[in-house]
Amino acid sequence: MASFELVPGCWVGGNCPCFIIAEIGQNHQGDINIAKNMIEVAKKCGANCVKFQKSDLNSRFNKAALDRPYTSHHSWGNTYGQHRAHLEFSESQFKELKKHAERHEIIFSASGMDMVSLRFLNQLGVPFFKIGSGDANNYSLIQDVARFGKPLIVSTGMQSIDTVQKVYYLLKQFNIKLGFLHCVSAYPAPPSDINLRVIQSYQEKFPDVVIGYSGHETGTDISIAAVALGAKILERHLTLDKTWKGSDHCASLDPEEFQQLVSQVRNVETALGSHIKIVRESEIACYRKLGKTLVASQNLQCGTVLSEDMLDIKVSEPKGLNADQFYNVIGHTLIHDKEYDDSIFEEDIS
Ligand SMILES: CC(=O)N[C@H](C=O)[C@@H](O)[C@H](O)[C@H](O)COP(=O)(O)O
Ligand SMILES: C=C(OP(=O)(O)O)C(=O)O
Repeated sequence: MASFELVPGCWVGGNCPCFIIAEIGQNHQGDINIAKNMIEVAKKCGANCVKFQKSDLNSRFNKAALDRPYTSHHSWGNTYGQHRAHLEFSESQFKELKKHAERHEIIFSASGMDMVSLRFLNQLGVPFFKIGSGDANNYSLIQDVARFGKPLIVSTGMQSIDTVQKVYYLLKQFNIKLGFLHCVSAYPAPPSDINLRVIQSYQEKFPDVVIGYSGHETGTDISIAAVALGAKILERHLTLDKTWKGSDHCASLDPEEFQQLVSQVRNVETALGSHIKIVRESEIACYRKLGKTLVASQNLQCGTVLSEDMLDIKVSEPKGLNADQFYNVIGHTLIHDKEYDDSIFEEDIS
């Protein structure tokens, strides 16, 4: 399974723990103090990374898209442009946020939604780039980002497998560290649309890519299942309050849920363990109490040649030969007398 060093000292993929990204996105309401608080909350929840979104509005949207009325109750302005401008942090605010994350010892990155933003993020020194689903078919932007030479995580919501495959072959030429996130871009995503098995398809089709999941469903269960299926990067939106204005809050996790997600992921990873089936130390107490062993099903005399009807398998005291020895002892001679229900030991058999 693919693995690489995403950030100095922090590996992803292979047998490494799942890299958990707290997507702050635009859930900061355009308020830098909320954003800083969210960085601290993400750290407390155990996330490995905080992620923001950066747009240069005139590069990302055309004029008509910026001018279109945005009357949703989630809107921060009359037009989509005004709405987005409210949610956008300036370059100096981004520098402040990155410093804040560094102070709180959590990895900082952002998805750049256009080349102007991505160039800025490169200068800012983000350790890896995230391409959001809206740009997963934007081959020219993806190539330009790849030229920066840093690890690249591409989310694949709203895309067909053909597009994802094209992105894969395109990026193969750049010899960069690569992650793909399965994603369904609906807020919240209905479980029936999520098709977590796509994670397995990606693992098969792109063996040299670290595969993860960017979830927009409610709750933590589906993301946990994604990890059980092998997602090695997990991104979820964090919110301080699901009832706040904004399209993403309802598909986000509040701090309590996020903390729970992290601990559930770590627990599931521990439980996934190894492929090797052995009896564990922790099972011995139960075996001693309820494990079944061989007993005589009737009074038996020394010299009896054992047949199936002479033996029973019971929870017995003291423990004799294991139940799995039943067929091995048939046909062997008993060398001690046994009464009904007596345990049969190895030393009772010739
Ligand atoms: C695809 C994509 O970029 N999705 C992002 C990441 O998940 C979202 O945060 C959007 O920016 C958000 O849902 C937009 O909502 P509105 O349009 O209400 O600001
Ligand atoms: C849109 C983004 O991500 P995703 O497609 O994973 O939701 C993003 O990172 O900005």
